[in-house]
Amino acid sequence: MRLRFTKMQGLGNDFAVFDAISQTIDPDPGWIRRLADRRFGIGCDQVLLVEPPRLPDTDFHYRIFNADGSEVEQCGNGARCFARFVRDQGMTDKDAIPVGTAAGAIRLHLEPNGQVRVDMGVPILEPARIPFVADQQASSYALALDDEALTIGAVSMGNPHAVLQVEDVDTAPVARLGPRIEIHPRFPQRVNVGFMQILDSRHIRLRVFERGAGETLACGTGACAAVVSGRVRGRLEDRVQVKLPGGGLVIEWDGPGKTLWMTGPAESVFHGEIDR
Ligand SMILES: N[C@@H](CCC[C@H](N)C(=O)O)C(=O)O
Repeated sequence: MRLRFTKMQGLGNDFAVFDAISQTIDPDPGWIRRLADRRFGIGCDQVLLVEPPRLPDTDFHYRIFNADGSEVEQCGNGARCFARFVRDQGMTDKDAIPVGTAAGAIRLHLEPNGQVRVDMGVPILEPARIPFVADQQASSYALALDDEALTIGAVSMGNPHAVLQVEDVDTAPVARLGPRIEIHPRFPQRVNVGFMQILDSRHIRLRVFERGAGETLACGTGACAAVVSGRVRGRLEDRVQVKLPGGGLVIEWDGPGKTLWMTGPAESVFHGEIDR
């Protein structure tokens, strides 16, 4: 069987995107790992599937798989690529597209300037819902890692994030701490790990070690979680520019209980077919 796909990227976070409405796709973890492999497959951080709607008042269902084969709840850069894909493939003519994910419904807006603006929903701060093991909700938590004592923020954007504040992202210990925090027992579903440098109350720099994919050039939900963490600690304002290694995002959030907006680019790189 031969399957059509589009290779896409949002700030260098790259995806293999499949129309699973006109094609029959059984996404078993071994197949996802082979697709994501940068030498033996297409090569990507995540695989995205466009499926028929499952939730009321949505037009599509959006499934996300990390390069390690695990299925996850949410992906911000992927959401923007999803919007561009369904429009470019003629699967919708709408500018505002309601989409279901494993974490609930989100709304994708194609802007006249080519950017995609996404209503990412209300960030989750309650530890049990992240999930994160803690006695009570706080704006920051002490996390013991072997002989190191770290301070983290914990946020879910549908998927779990730990956020560490660092002096300089260029020298942050992403490769050393990322994989160890990812599997910390206080995050029972593993966690994405963000390293945030606050430049001023409206500008941050960020690197993210992603659960199931390693460090990527950008993580959309990671950018959202970093801004939420910085804002609940009183360090950031309601509109923040986030500079990631692959480029910039704008995050807007009015505070706890409010929906969060993410705006940024999404591009197709090439179209192809792959044998299954
Ligand atoms: N790159 C993504 C997030 C993808 C999923 C993440 N690795 C997880 O396991 O939750 C983004 O742009 O948000």
